[in-house]
Amino acid sequence: MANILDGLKLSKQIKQEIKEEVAQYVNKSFRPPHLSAVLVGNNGASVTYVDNKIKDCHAVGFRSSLVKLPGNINENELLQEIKKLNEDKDLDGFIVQLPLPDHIDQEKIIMAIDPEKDVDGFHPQNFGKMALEMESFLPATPYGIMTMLKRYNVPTQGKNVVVIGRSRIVGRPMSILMSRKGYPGDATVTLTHSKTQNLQDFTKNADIVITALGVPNFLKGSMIKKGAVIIDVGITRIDDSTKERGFYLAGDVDYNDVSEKASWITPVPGGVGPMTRAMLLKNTLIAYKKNING
Ligand SMILES: NC(=O)C1=CN([C@@H]2O[C@H](COP(=O)(O)OP(=O)(O)OC[C@H]3O[C@@H](n4cnc5c(N)ncnc54)[C@H](OP(=O)(O)O)[C@@H]3O)[C@@H](O)[C@H]2O)C=CC1
Ligand SMILES: Nc1nc(=O)c2c([nH]1)NC[C@@H]1CN(c3ccc(C(=O)N[C@@H](CCC(=O)O)C(=O)O)cc3)C=[N+]21
Ligand SMILES: [Mg+2]
Repeated sequence: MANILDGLKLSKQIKQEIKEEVAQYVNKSFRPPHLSAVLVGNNGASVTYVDNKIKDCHAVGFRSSLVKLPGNINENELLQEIKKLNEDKDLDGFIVQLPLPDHIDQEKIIMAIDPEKDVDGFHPQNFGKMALEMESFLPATPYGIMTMLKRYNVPTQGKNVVVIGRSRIVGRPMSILMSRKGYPGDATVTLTHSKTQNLQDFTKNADIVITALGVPNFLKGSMIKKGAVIIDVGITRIDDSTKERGFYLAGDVDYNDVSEKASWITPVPGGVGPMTRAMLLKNTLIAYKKNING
């Protein structure tokens, strides 16, 4: 049976470290770090994530604010809101929760965010710096996975890594980070997607498989090599009236099947998700320190 990469436990540890660091600044009479989230509309999953981010902020001593906007807001109005956040001297970082409604050009919105406040690391300036191995804000989910690999001492040098999914927020940045020099990185990376042919030929040869496609139970034990490390990013809400919340969360990995063959595996929930949240706080702390220290 595979060992568990316990993202929930690790995220608590990281939040504790952040909390202690914040307390040191506040004890020296500095203002606390401040993170803001922009939420357009009321998509159920998005509301949950944003609410959780606010709770996380309070837990570590950050100030937080929520900019809640109606789903029918137009692009210019949203750009005005972003301008205000960019200019707010007391705000260290903010995120615009994705996906945005279809009538809004996501690209335009991301481009409007001040790269120094872009704690999601989605702005092309940060994304480009990441690809060039320069210092930048790293997207929280891939950053969380890198941190998890590091803290659990999972070897990555020279390993075959297969990433499934090429989104700008998870798959693509993940593939870039694992291909960068140093640890965790120095891997031989294959980025796969819906047009990939014979995916199994790649996954069966992988030492590390990172699934970020959003298809429940997609990865089966038969698709992996014995002893592989499995990182499950996928989170899909499955309606289930017997559950308290009316749904349960499913990863992209057939957990029971795969965990018999894997050496390490992330659970869903309790794996990558909590790490994502912890790394958003980490990025905000980095932005804060730059502001405080000038
Ligand atoms: N745990 C966490 O912190 C986070 C979890 N998530 C979850 O991760 C999952 C992925 O999210 P996101 O990256 O935004 O997803 P997207 O829907 O933006 O991208 C999905 C990717 O998977 C590829 N894909 C879809 N079906 C297949 C298939 N059958 N075989 C191979 N590739 C396929 C798509 O290919 P193509 O490009 O050709 O369309 C695309 O590149 C979702 O479940 C999401 O909820 C997301 C963010 C954070
Ligand atoms: N601008 C932007 N930045 C994001 O980082 C971003 C986004 N938009 N849009 C949506 C995705 C998704 N995402 C998750 C964050 C936390 C959990 C998480 O905490 N998951 C818990 C479970 C949470 C629950 O119980 O619902 C877990 O896996 O254990 C999941 C998914 C961030 N995203
Ligand atoms: Mg998870």
